[in-house]
Amino acid sequence: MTKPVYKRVLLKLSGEALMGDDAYGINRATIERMVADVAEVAKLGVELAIVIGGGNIFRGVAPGAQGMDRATADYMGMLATVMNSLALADAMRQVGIIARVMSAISIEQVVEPYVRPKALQYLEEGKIVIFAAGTGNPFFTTDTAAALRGSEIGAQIVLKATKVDGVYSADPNKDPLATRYSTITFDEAISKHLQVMDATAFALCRDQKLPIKVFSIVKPGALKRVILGEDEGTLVHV
Ligand SMILES: Nc1ncnc2c1ncn2[C@@H]1O[C@H](COP(=O)(O)OP(=O)(O)O)[C@@H](O)[C@H]1O
Ligand SMILES: O=c1ccn([C@@H]2O[C@H](COP(=O)(O)OP(=O)(O)O)[C@@H](O)[C@H]2O)c(=O)[nH]1
Repeated sequence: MTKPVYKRVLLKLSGEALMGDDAYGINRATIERMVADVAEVAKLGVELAIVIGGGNIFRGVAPGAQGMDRATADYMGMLATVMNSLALADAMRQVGIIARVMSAISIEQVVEPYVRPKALQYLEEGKIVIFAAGTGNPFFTTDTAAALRGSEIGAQIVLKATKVDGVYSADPNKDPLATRYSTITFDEAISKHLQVMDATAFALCRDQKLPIKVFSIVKPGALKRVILGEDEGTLVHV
């Protein structure tokens, strides 16, 4: 079975995962491995849009941001996602993949602004679109940005590539007895307050009937297995 089960997907890449084993920042080997995974599925002809987080950079500045106004800190977080997006697009360029970064906040000398029809055009042309700066609003997360952009571009699924290999009954990093769901409904995930994604992202996807697949960004080949419809991670559905 080598045919993708999706035509267009929104891939959410963890910002925090980008730092690899470092304390913060972008780990070169990690970003190259992520790009190799993405290249493999792009070759299958899947239209890929990506939202990347910013936790890896924000960690490095967090001590200095203590006591800071929340909205200001969030704008810093959004700028961190712009840096990650640029790094990701450049790492893609180095392996011959054409990517376009579009930002939700306007910094036109650096990246082009998000314009939905333009994003759709890039996807149809087979380019990878990287959505930077989250939703452009403080008090949101890049998971919510993934839900929003995924809905806007008519993605068939949101793929959340994160540090854990699925949705668990409790945070597996804190509770060793937590068990993994192979599927779970949005209502269950929300009512059980499962923290793997924020409730805003879950609610938006539920309302748009946009399923989410949560899987490991660390496990080799996991993204490809998800794209091929193989048993991997946790499906969150209506
Ligand atoms: N019920 C749960 N199932 C899985 N992971 C959970 C759960 N509750 C909390 N988590 C935590 O959520 C984290 C993933 O979410 P998040 O911090 O938003 O990561 P990302 O960097 O991918 O955005 C996991 O590393 C895990 O520790
Ligand atoms: O629409 C958005 C998206 C992100 N952020 C900020 O950017 C940070 C980085 O994003 P996130 O934590 O989602 O990244 P990840 O967990 O994937 O590293 C967040 O903490 C927020 O401070 C925001 O304010 N609005």
